[in-house]
Amino acid sequence: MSGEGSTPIVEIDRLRFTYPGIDGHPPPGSKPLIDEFSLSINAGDRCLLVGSNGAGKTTILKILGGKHMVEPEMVRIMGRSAFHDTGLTSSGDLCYLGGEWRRDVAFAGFDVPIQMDISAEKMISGVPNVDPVRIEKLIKVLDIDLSWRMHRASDGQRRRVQICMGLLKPFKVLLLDEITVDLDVLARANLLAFLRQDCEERGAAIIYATHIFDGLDDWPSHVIYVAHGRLQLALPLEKVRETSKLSLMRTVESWLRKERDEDRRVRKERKAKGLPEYDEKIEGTRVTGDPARKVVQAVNNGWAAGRLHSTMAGEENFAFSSNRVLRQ
Ligand SMILES: Nc1ncnc2c1ncn2[C@@H]1O[C@H](COP(=O)(O)OP(=O)(O)OP(=O)(O)O)[C@@H](O)[C@H]1O
Repeated sequence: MSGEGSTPIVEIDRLRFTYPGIDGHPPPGSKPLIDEFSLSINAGDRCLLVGSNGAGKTTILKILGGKHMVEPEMVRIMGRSAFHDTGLTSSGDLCYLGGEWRRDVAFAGFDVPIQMDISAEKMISGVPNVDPVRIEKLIKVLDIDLSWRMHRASDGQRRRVQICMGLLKPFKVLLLDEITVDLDVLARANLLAFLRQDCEERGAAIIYATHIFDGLDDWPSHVIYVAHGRLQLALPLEKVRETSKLSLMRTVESWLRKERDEDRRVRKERKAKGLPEYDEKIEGTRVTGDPARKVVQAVNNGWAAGRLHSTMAGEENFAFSSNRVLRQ
């Protein structure tokens, strides 16, 4: 969403990604989950990332957050490779708050469970080198009682402490994967207002994936719509409004409805032709060629090994979209 003359803070150029199979490589013949995805985001943009369950939002955010490896030129954050340049995340310039982060939180350099017997104060003060004014502001915005014991706190209270810790460093690019689920209406509204102000004052950029549209009608500067791992739309909010008189939620709902109807139509056509309704899924556990990869039969379709657990065989390792797994 780059305007003329401005340098994008996030640049995605023909991004392509496939989750690895059991042998750490993309299953041979598999179709990329994310494909031909190009987008530029400027400092100060607040982008809402929308799409149906399984569209690829979490995967895209994780790639941008440097959690999955892709070719360095496919994703540039402040001109640097998100995966290869670890200084981006360690400095706090690039910050990802999402699924895994909901369970554990980096505390004083270690990953500690968020439910251990420790006070909110200790958790928050364990983050080194942060501006005391920012700490105070976040504690106020999230209405945190520093005496909360994390193992006895409610889900929402715990979440507030997590969010506070995640936002202590003044990020330049913030990737949010639905983190407000447990927050009450007031905490969510205050957080959204804080993020908006933070973006405007410091010229930071936010990409926020969510299905919860309460209080979001005026929040984003841009809306990004993803379906089946492909970019469908990336528009400034006012352009979205020009195309639809509906609320943002109803507008997105209409996009998703259209997408679903189109999917159903395609499946029906395939069925009528005697073809399987769904594309054949390539078994993630299938290994072809030499397991040591001296003989490689698979074509590397843009993927390269990343910081993730590979998909393993077995029922307990079924891969679902992040919502289905984490948002019970
Ligand atoms: N670790 C994994 N290994 C293999 N495939 C995966 C893995 N994680 C996700 N997927 C696949 O990627 C697809 C996209 O998942 P992703 O979590 O990115 O979707 P999403 O748009 O964030 O969905 P939701 O709205 O439900 O959170 C899923 O349908 C799933 O099949």
